[in-house]
Amino acid sequence: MQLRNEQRQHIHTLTRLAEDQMSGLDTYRDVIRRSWERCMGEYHLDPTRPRSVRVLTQQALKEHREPVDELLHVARAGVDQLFAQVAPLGYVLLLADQRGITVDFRGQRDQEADLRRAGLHLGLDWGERHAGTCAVGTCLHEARAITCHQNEHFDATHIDLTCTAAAITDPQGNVIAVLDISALRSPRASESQNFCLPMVSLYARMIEDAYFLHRYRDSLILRFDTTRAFVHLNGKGLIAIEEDGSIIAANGEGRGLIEAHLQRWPPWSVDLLPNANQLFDCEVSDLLSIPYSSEDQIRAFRVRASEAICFITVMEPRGPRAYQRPTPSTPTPVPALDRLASDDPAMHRLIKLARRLRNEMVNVLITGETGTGKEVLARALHDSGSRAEGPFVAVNCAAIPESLIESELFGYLPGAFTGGRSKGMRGLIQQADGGTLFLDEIGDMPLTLQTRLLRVLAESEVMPLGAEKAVRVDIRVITATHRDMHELIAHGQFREDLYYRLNGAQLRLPALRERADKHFIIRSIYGSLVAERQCDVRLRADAMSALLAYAWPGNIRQLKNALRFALATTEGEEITVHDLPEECRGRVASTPQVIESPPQSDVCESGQALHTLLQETGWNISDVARRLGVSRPTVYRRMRRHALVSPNRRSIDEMTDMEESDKYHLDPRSKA
Ligand SMILES: Nc1ncnc2c1ncn2[C@@H]1O[C@H](COP(=O)(O)OP(=O)(O)OP(=O)(O)O)[C@@H](O)[C@H]1O
Repeated sequence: MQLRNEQRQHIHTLTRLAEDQMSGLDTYRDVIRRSWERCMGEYHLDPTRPRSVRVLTQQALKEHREPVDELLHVARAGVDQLFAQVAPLGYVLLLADQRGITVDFRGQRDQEADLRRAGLHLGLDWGERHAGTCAVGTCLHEARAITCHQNEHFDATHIDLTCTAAAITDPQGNVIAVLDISALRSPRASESQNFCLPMVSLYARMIEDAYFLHRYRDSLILRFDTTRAFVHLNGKGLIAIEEDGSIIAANGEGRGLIEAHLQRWPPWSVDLLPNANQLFDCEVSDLLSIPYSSEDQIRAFRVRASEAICFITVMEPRGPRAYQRPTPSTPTPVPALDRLASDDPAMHRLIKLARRLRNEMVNVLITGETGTGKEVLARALHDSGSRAEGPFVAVNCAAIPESLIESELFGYLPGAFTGGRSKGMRGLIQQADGGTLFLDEIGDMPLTLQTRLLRVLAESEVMPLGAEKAVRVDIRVITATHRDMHELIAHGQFREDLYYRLNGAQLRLPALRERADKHFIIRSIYGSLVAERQCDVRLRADAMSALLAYAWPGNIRQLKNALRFALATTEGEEITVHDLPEECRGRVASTPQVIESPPQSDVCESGQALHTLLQETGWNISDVARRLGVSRPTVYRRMRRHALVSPNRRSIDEMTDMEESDKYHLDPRSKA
């Protein structure tokens, strides 16, 4: 065979490798060098003797095609589509079996002779053992997608080719075929092939999934993705299950999920797979009822191993009687609770539990970061339960000065203490008689009062200051905190016995950033603000995208304030991303912002920054709270922590006595 200069040079390079002269070979990728070493060390291929292509007989080709016949049938549409895209660029397409034999081929007729000479045809052997380093053979060996560009090939007769291949696996994860596109000629720079790898990998995955769907067409299949909009269209994960949730098979993405689960919770026997309901932290019935429980037939679930949210749809088995449809159980609507959330797994669970608790005399502790809607939930529990006609009394334990909290909560008789009202006062506990007492920020309740509260709960009686006789009260207590109660107990700041009395059931509100139904929350808050302002302003998609992408450290309160700010300051008929407060705009180029406040975290940490903000706003606490995305009591708490006193007040106590008297209130709906 007459060799060209480049071919001789290539053989020289490989010979140096054979002689262990690695220097000068650094420009070659590891995956290629590893394959060259295999070719010489393991397969004993001689680089100085280029080999002619090996063509199988018709009979041998038939034997190779038979086992993959079903795959070839399913893959046809994908193969044709990919070829239609790459043919105009001069590429041919090969589908090789797990031994590297081309069992399907698409190429240009007018180049048939050249293609055949180069080995680009049906029934040719591209296994690494025979053809040396090449996209098909090396992809099979490494089980990963690969481009083999020109002189990365081992055999000198292949160094004009550029080839990219990706493996196709069966539902058990075994490589069953390789999809490849190759061109006889291409630019020298390997970067010219950068588009090939993602393209071939994408089609390989599409064929793999089509094959999976075909193989398990008689089973229930869960199709999932991390993006709701992609689930029906191109959901990445596929898991075939039995009606009891046991897993039959999964595609690559599904197997990744199962492996992550098994790594976290290793089974006692290696063959044991988790059930689908364990993977997604739900009941099997929740999965089976997806098609009937949501309009778009998709529901959000939490992946147990990663805590990530993923969106799932169920593909039903073919045939009219193959699958017993579950009778959809539609729970009685409880509007006050139902409107708090849409499709979020944690909220689904929370609302399910809240529905059960709403009519029970169980004390409920609501936990969650500040602004997640603890008070809104407490109110919804009250409104949806048998006590809805009774009063709902909300008390913010952090906002009432310590000197007042006792008299405010327990009430007092006339003359019980100097400075009290002459007629005495019915305490807030008594005011809640027949209804619900909501104690917000319970972790801030002084220890002495914890003891008295414990007595009220134990005996259902309250003893006003100065009274000799206790008064019977019928109250349901709901408490809330954003603090770690166990830590407070460990530090002796909260009574353990009181904690267990209050914590008859716990409802944990997720942070807004964790919620899968952010879109719903934004829409519903925006809708109510627009209705409140009686305006007709649209929320444009760029603003919605920025709101969805932002992390919301101040949770729903901060979101509401951001929307309020945008509605108040926009001059147009729609809210764009530029109308949002600067911190929520993401990376969008922004115009200067009217309000310039230090970042919230700085203000949390630094008394100086809080002081500056207070001065800037003329000591307007509501304004400061709005800018920071926190509640007014929180601002007061921080002021007390940093000993910041308004210039109009003489002392911290006086300031809090006067300013804070509006922080405990009978109707929390006014709370912003
Ligand atoms: N599901 C919801 N829909 C509409 N608005 C909500 C919802 N949840 C909370 N909000 C609004 O967010 C703000 C904060 O809610 P809320 O006061 O209940 O939070 P919180 O967790 O009690 O806050 P904090 O920890 O500061 O006491 C309020 O303006 C409330 O109206």
